[in-house]
Amino acid sequence: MLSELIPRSFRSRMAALFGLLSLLVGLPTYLYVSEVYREQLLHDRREYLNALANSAATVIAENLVERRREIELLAQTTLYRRAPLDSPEFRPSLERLKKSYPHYSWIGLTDTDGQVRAATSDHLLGASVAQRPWFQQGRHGIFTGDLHEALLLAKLLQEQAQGQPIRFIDFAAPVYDDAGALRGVLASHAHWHWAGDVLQAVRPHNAEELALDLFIVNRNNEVIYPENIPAQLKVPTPEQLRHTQSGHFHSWGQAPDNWYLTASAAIKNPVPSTPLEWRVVARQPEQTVLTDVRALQQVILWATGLAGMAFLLLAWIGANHMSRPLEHLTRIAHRIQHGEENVLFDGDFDALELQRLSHALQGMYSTLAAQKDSLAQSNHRLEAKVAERTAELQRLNVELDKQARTDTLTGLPNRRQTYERLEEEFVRFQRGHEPYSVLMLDIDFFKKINDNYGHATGDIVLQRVAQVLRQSVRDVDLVGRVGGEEFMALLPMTRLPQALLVAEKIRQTVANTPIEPVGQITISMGAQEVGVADQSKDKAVELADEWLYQAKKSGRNRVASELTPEATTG
Ligand SMILES: Nc1nc2c(ncn2[C@@H]2O[C@H](COP(=O)(O)OP(=O)(O)OP(=O)(O)O)[C@@H](O)[C@H]2O)c(=O)[nH]1
Repeated sequence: MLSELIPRSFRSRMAALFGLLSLLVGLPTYLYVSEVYREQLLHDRREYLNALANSAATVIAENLVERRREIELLAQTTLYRRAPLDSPEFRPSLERLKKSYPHYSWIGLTDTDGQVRAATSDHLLGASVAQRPWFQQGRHGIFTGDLHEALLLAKLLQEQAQGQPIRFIDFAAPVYDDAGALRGVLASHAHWHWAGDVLQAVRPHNAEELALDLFIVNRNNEVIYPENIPAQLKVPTPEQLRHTQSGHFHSWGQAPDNWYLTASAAIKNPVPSTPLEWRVVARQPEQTVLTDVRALQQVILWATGLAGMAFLLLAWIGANHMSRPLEHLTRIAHRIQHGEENVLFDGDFDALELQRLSHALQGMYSTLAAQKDSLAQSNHRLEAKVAERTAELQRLNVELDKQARTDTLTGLPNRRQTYERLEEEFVRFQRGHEPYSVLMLDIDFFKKINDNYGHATGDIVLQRVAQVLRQSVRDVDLVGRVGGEEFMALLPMTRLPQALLVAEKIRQTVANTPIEPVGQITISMGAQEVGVADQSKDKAVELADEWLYQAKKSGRNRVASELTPEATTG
């Protein structure tokens, strides 16, 4: 199954291998680089939020100190140290200070009993503020009060507040005379709107786009700016911020998407004896931060992907370049396969291994070609030898055949050949050709010759008689030895009378040819013409044999037949 997925060609395998390698190298690299950049980006963002929160905290702290110092310095002026508390000069002095800073809502001077003796716009003039914290603590030293809703001034400033609850932050300073005795308390109420102005100053111009939020939180972890914040909003405490949950983000409530990258900075207390313990908290939604992270990861993914593709392309080109010489060698091998000869494994091979392969193939091809030539020559020689042997065998076969059909002693056709020829003549006769005659011949008293002169002399006699018989007949006739001292003469196209003439001539020639050391010998013969009623070739031979018997019986050295029943003697 897996092997089916592996590409077959060298080129594809190289490309697949490099593709796999680029994936193996590229993927971890991408994951590592992407993680490193992610961490770096989150770290940078948090640092940025920290810096933002710190700078906001610093500006707020400086502002608070400024407000505190204004009251403090005014309380130390000659007017406040020496002038009677019902002096008409106080109000213009207070109005000047209020005018110098738009967020002052009210500035007033009380006597030591807490009765307002001078105030901006004469608000609360003559009223008692003896129970107010700023008066009670302001008698003993510089005081900065926590944010609170306007109580006594609420009605007076209604118009200014446009229906919204008015919240103030109080600054107070004791007023002493030249001898250092307490004369009263000088206090200012700054409208809480100033917090918005201060934060606005430090907010970056693209805060909206970055979805950045800034908060001022009091010691109870309640948001005091912006106002009207829903109560379920849970600002992470400094303790929680020290421990990062879920990576870098902190939950701001129960909703699942309520996760923020959060930074916090404590606002330096303007008056250490009356600490406010406020802090500025800056946050950015997880989604916004991660969008940037994802955008960055996407850029890295693209860069890694493109590098991988380039690597793959290079691998493909490289594999192409490497496989080309192999394909060239394959083409040469195919030419050999299709029978081309004297092929050279040449080519421009840069790689040492390919040069060696080409030399090895050339060597192998040369060896095989030489072996093929040698084999062809061997085959050729073998074929010639086989042909020679076959001819010799054929010759021997002919010779053997001839020997099998020839009598070895006399050289005449033997009984087998004689009867084959007889069969042919009988068939010819049956087809309507001319008749033939058969002579059966037998040497007279041959036993005596053997007995008297020995078997070897008997053989010589047989050879001489055979010689005479051969010389006495025509070429078309056949004389064969068919028994010990028995011969048969087959005379084609010969009727009985002509056959008797031939027989007589033979008889006389034998009788007139003495053989050393035996002297004269004679032969007896029976002659018979083939008959139309004959059933087989043997019929004429049997009748000739009978006439031979008659010739012997009649005294030998004679020819007997149906025309000469008594036979004739020489
Ligand atoms: N030397 C020799 N003798 C042979 C050969 N074949 C047969 N004979 C002899 O021929 C003789 C034939 O003898 P018979 O059949 O008695 O006839 P015959 O002596 O010729 O007497 P008639 O035929 O009656 O005149 C035998 O003694 C055979 O051994 C042969 O190849 N060589």
